[in-house]
Amino acid sequence: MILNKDTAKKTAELLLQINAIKLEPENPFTWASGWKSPIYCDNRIILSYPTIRNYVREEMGKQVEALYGKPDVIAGVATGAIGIGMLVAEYLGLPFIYVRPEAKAHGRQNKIEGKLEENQSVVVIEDLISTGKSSLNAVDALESHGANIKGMLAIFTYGFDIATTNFEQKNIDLHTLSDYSHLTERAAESGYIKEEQLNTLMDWRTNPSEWKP
Ligand SMILES: O=P(O)(O)OC[C@H]1O[C@H](OP(=O)(O)OP(=O)(O)O)[C@H](O)[C@@H]1O
Ligand SMILES: O=C(O)c1cc(=O)[nH]c(=O)[nH]1
Repeated sequence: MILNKDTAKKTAELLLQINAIKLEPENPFTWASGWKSPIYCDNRIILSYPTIRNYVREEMGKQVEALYGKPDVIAGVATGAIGIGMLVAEYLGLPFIYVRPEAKAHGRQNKIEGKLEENQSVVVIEDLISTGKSSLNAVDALESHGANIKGMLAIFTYGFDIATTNFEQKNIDLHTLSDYSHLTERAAESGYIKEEQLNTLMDWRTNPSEWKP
């Protein structure tokens, strides 16, 4: 999943530096899946920091090219990966589209926004993988439109078994810049996460779908 350990460490450090990692065990976050969680990784904040978004742009751009060459199109999963996906497309000089969670109820009623032709090769950019459901929903839409999905690159994954299984079942290749183990290692080393919080996270990580504060 991780292509480069240095990038995984550096990305984790940058996420901590911009306070993209939020810990609220007493007032848990509700995730897209409905799971309650003491942690939230808000990659959207990356866009507010030009130097850091340039780092992510370049690392993702280079990794896409190393893994898949230049696809016909880069697709971002809305909304979290519209900005990030656009940066990657720009870095590679490629067309960009994005995929909504659901088709619009008005206008052209599109689920896929932008120009996508049948049999075009597509690399999907996602900001974060928890269960993988949102990302694979986008893949389904693209495949229904006749796209040939080369693979997916995300900034961060929690590395849950359920995501691995979901991606394997759909036969989609997934790589990420960083992951939960690199993040918690750097966070513990730097003191961003205190020992008590680390214990909560370890407890949560054993059974995240059932965790309660
Ligand atoms: O792997 P999953 O369990 O599907 O969860 C991860 C998804 O959740 C977040 O999106 P969110 O639904 O919060 O919407 P947003 O991108 O519009 O912020 C994130 O951007 C991923 O797309
Ligand atoms: O699963 C989610 O909804 C989710 C988790 C997380 O840490 N960050 C995020 O943006 N979404």
